[in-house]
Amino acid sequence: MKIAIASDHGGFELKKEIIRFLEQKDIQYKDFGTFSTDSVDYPDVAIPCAEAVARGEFTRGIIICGTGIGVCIAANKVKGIRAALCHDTFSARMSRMHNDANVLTMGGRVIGPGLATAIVEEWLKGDFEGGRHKRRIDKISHYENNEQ
Ligand SMILES: O=C(CO)[C@H](O)[C@H](O)[C@H](O)COP(=O)(O)O
Repeated sequence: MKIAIASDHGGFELKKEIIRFLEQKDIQYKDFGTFSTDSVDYPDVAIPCAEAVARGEFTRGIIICGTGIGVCIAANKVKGIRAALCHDTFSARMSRMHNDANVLTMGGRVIGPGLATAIVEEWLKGDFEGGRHKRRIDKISHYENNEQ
């Protein structure tokens, strides 16, 4: 498993905690920035990170901003990305089981490192169930690929 991770300034401190968790678990990652709390525009970090996941260079992505909303919107503009904003472990698990989410987004101004780490742990171990859920995400992919 190889994770692409990114944040804007609003998610920078939480990203550091998530990176610490990934390192403890010996999970490979690449940090797409930002690298300080200086203000940046979230699309500038979210889109390159999501594109790398969409190209298949990483298993999945984790992107953090102040609320998790801006980076979720930006990541979901990248073809092939199914980004899920999760601030609880149930949603994180379901985003994998039912939605095959390949990007997790969170808000560094919304939740603390304990809950965020639990969410990441749940999300990383979740497997897609396929079946009726595949039929549903296939419909999204067909729309995305102008096949309807
Ligand atoms: O894009 C966002 C909202 O969806 C993020 O939370 C940003 O981190 C936030 O908007 C940044 O706000 P700031 O006032 O420029 O720090």
